[in-house]
Amino acid sequence: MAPVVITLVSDGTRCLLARQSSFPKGMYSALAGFCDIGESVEEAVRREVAEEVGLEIERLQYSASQHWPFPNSSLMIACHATVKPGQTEIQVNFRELEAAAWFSHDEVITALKRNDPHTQQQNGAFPFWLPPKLAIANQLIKEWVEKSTCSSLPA
Ligand SMILES: NC(=O)C1=CN([C@@H]2O[C@H](COP(=O)(O)OP(=O)(O)OC[C@H]3O[C@@H](n4cnc5c(N)ncnc54)[C@H](OP(=O)(O)O)[C@@H]3O)[C@@H](O)[C@H]2O)C=CC1
Repeated sequence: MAPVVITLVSDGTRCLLARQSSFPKGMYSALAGFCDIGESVEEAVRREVAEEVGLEIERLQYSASQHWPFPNSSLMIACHATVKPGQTEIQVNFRELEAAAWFSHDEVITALKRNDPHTQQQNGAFPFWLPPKLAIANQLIKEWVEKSTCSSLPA
């Protein structure tokens, strides 16, 4: 089983979500990546965030873990991370990601409530949506909303 870090990066008011070209249309998730041999979880998170979006982590907090069977067994190690408020400019690594962006609470709450993500909009675009409840990414995103708005979301 391979260890994978998955990190929800926040700047205090927004969270950073990204998508790979292999993701279903419109879906964004937290940043994920395999740990290298000899790395601690903290080192893997800092490296992955720097490699994928060019940001430096200021604070890191462990959240939870999950066995993820797709496509091969991984141990997902989920963390929240914050960057310094003045250092939020994203440099997307297009070899690894198709897109990455900061999202507000309101945008994230709307996406969490979305129950028809596969419906194409009139302009041809797909709506912004988030991984399903069974994915630890969903749990991380909900925790961030609850922590920063001091309110609880439906399970
Ligand atoms: N539960 C959740 O909420 C989420 C789970 N995930 C899971 O996390 C895992 C990692 O995500 P992500 O980085 O986006 O994955 P990718 O599947 O995009 O893999 C990234 C790269 O890692 C390499 N790789 C594949 N397997 C291993 C391994 N066992 N050890 C080291 N490197 C490997 C591959 O390189 P090469 O082609 O050279 O082998 C691949 O190009 C995936 O299994 C994904 O399903 C991701 C997001 C959310």
